[in-house]
Amino acid sequence: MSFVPDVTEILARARADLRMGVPVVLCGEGGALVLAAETLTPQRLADLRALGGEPVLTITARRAETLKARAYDGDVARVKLPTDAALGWIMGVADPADDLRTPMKGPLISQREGDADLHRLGVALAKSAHLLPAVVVLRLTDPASFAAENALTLVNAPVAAPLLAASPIPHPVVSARLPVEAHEKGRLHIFRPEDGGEEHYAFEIGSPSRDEPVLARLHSACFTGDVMGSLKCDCGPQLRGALAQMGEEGAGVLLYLNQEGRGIGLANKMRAYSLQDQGFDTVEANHRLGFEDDERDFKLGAQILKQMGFKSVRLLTNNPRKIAMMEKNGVAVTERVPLKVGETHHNRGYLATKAKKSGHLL
Ligand SMILES: Nc1nc2c(ncn2[C@@H]2O[C@H](COP(=O)(O)OP(=O)(O)OP(=O)(O)O)[C@@H](O)[C@H]2O)c(=O)[nH]1
Ligand SMILES: [Zn+2]
Repeated sequence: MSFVPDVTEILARARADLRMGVPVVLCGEGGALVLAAETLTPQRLADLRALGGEPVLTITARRAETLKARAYDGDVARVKLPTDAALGWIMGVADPADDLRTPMKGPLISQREGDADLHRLGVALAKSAHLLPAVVVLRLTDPASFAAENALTLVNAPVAAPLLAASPIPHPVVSARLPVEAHEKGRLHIFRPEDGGEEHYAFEIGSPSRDEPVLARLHSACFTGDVMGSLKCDCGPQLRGALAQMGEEGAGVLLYLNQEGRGIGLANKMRAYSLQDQGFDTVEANHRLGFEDDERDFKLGAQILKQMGFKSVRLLTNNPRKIAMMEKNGVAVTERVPLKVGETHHNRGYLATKAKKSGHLL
């Protein structure tokens, strides 16, 4: 028996550390001290400088593209930190909020030599902590001792990287009866992922047979649309429309996946909204922030449905990626049920961009 946390547990700690501004140590091909740009403080930056060496600011290739910085490492770029760079410089590179007001950040010099694997893991950790995807990284020669001396979380990168990229398995926790407006016979099931991440919900209406295709919806959380009634997207009407249709048919299952902002988290989604107010569309805004158009893990939906015993679905969606993911992960889609509700003059452009750039069906 051992009380020593395993890599999954250590990753959960590392995420929490980065969100709190606490550095984490990565070891693998060498070692690295990693701090999230978003939660970096002047004091921690001064402490980092005092260690000597040549810290870099690692950003995604998406963000590098906006900043015209060279990304020699494929999906990430290691930007050298100028010796006089203060916190404002770091945030200027990491956060696009002021790109238009102060367009010249550079010239940014990217590092070419050496291995970028630890940097890549640092960025992936920041993303999974729903922070801006930018980390300050300093090479360490003896990462294990440094972590021990400073009581920092030590992550074994070669073992952790594939785990972070894999879909964490969601396990059922509890379910209870929940009558709703759409139907009196409702049941809410809670699923908890193995990686300590946010829980996801499945709302079952009626008693759908496990042997026939069930009317199903994979809904990604949208606080602004689902709760606030935002006119910028169609999420709220889609959520209520899907529930209403399941209620009318007397059976269905709606998965409410906590993948706010297509997986980037609500704070980053609001950053994207600010950029949209500057004239960028939903896809461009994600890219300027350093994210892909869609960072969601759709596999999750298929895993939950299978755990509930469903083998096939009639899927309420306009997103062909959701259909492909279901099929790939062992849930047959016998029919796509279009879900066209909630178009307003505010979201017309957003829906058109999704159709044009993200392949959504009209
Ligand atoms: N990053 C970002 N996320 C957004 C924006 N507008 C809405 N979202 C998020 O996009 C997701 C919408 O998800 P879904 O309702 O599953 O929609 P979908 O992928 O368009 O697919 P279907 O509705 O099934 O056709 C939610 O997580 C919202 O929070 C935006 O402008 N930027
Ligand atoms: Zn929405």
